[in-house]
Amino acid sequence: MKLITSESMQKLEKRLVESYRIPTQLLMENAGRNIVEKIEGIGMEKSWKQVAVICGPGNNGGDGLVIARHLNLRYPSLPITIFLAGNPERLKNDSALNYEICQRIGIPIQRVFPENPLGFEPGTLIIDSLFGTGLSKNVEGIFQVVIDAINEAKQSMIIAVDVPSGIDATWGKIMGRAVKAHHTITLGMIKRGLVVAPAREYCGTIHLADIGIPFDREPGIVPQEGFLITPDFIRPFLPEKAFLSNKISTGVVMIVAGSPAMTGAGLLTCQAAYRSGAGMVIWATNPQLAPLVKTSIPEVVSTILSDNKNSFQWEYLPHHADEICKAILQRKCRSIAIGPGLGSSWSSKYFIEKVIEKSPVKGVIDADALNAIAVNREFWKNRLQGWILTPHEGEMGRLLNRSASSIAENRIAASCALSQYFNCITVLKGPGTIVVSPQGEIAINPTGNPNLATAGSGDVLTGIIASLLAQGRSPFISAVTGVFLHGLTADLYQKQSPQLLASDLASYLPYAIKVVKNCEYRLPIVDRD
Ligand SMILES: NC(=O)C1=CN([C@@H]2O[C@H](COP(=O)(O)OP(=O)(O)OC[C@H]3O[C@@H](n4cnc5c(N)ncnc54)[C@H](O)[C@@H]3O)[C@@H](O)[C@H]2O)[C@H](O)CC1
Ligand SMILES: [K+]
Repeated sequence: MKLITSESMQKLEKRLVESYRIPTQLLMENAGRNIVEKIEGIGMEKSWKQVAVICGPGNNGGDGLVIARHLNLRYPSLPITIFLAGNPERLKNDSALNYEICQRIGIPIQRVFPENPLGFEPGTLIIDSLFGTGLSKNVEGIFQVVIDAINEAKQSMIIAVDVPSGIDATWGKIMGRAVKAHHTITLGMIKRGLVVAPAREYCGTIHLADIGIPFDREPGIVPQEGFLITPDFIRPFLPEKAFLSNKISTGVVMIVAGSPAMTGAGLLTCQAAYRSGAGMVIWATNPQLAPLVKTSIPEVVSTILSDNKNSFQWEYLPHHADEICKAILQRKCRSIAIGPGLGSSWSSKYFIEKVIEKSPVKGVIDADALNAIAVNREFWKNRLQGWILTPHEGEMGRLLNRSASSIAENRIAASCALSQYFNCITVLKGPGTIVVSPQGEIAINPTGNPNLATAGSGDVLTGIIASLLAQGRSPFISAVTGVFLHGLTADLYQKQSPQLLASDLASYLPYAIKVVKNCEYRLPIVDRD
């Protein structure tokens, strides 16, 4: 499902208005009326004590004025008040016209002043029409006061018009302050910033309302600025074993993960790779772990790395990289996953770099392998073409030599920067995982929930993506399909149990695959009715 930035939405609207000759007044009317219909679908059956429509200085405020008029028409006994943040004399065009109509109809209008702060009674339906796609700077002064008052309302429902006010709808940033809505009814097309963190948390349930322009019939002119991953998109790329397949033709994955202190990381990665359809999973294990591998996952084939004759504690050494490269060729591996639980010693860093440099196949770089790359980032610049990097914000910060908090502020921009720098596919994990290619494709994942914040969950994702790669999917498609299935598994599991372990994720994965295959899953993020 295509996503759009604020800038493109405004340009597109202008172009379509010119080509279809639809007057902008009509668009605002459509927007307001269709939003009222969505509001009725959400909750007008509950008897609200009053409705507060908070209007700002631009066209988003204008939409609010139309909404107030239609609610007044449909619910004449419901007290509706328009709160205007801004000078009515400065309202322009369609907003000014709708202001005048509301005045003439006699809908109460109150101007909001700093010395007269807002407060809402419990049981108020609050319509947030302060700012939409035209927000151009941080929210301050009276606008900040209004947003705080909205967020402090108790036992009320907050519905944001187009965008929760204070959200940058292109990048998903919080511009100083933002409304925390229960529902966001967005107009025409889904704005990209709504579906990524941190903004995603402010949107509540996202609904799409049409405004009378056939956006989806204009594929050529709707810019590709990102897409939301949907079940329909990933369905053709799910694991599928052909009639004449064997374990090698299905896909062999090499897993380089785990160490004596972190064995589980390797086990989880291997398990996830099998559960997502790999024909054979090879685990490059050390001699100490080899017996354990046999008992924990009998299906895993191990390549036992050579013993470190002179050292007391076994550790990864650069010459082990050669052994792994040899095994990749011998076992006909089509992808590799490297990183989970390898440890952060200097010898393991050298070993990791050597594997990545020499490996005959490409794959997923995660966890300790990301940190090894980060230490030597200038060397790796532009050298990771075809590799998939799966950092969380902290790892991404190290890779870009920036703070994790600066990454969190603008996750899309950071992901694009990483893909550009290393020429790799980036998977920035976290709420609304982002997948970016060096060519600038941007995919946002709608599945997943906070239960995924558990040890080992990233190892499972690494195993899934490497497995899809081994099954012949392209790096970008493997990442996109992998993050969707990983999040969906957690969402489906949540219906059965409030607690999720990474091992549950790995075992439940085939169920998520089946649900998508059988078209039994609809995205809860957007309803299109
Ligand atoms: N896209 C469409 O097809 C339609 C969109 N509609 C609605 O219009 C808004 C966008 O309207 P616009 O006037 O461009 O922007 P805003 O209403 O969001 O606000 C602009 C307004 O606010 C001032 N401003 C911006 N940032 C700040 C700030 N931080 N502090 C103070 N003031 C600020 C700016 O100078 C302007 O005056 C879209 O979201 C839809 O809701 C149409 O109604 C239907 C068609
Ligand atoms: K708004």
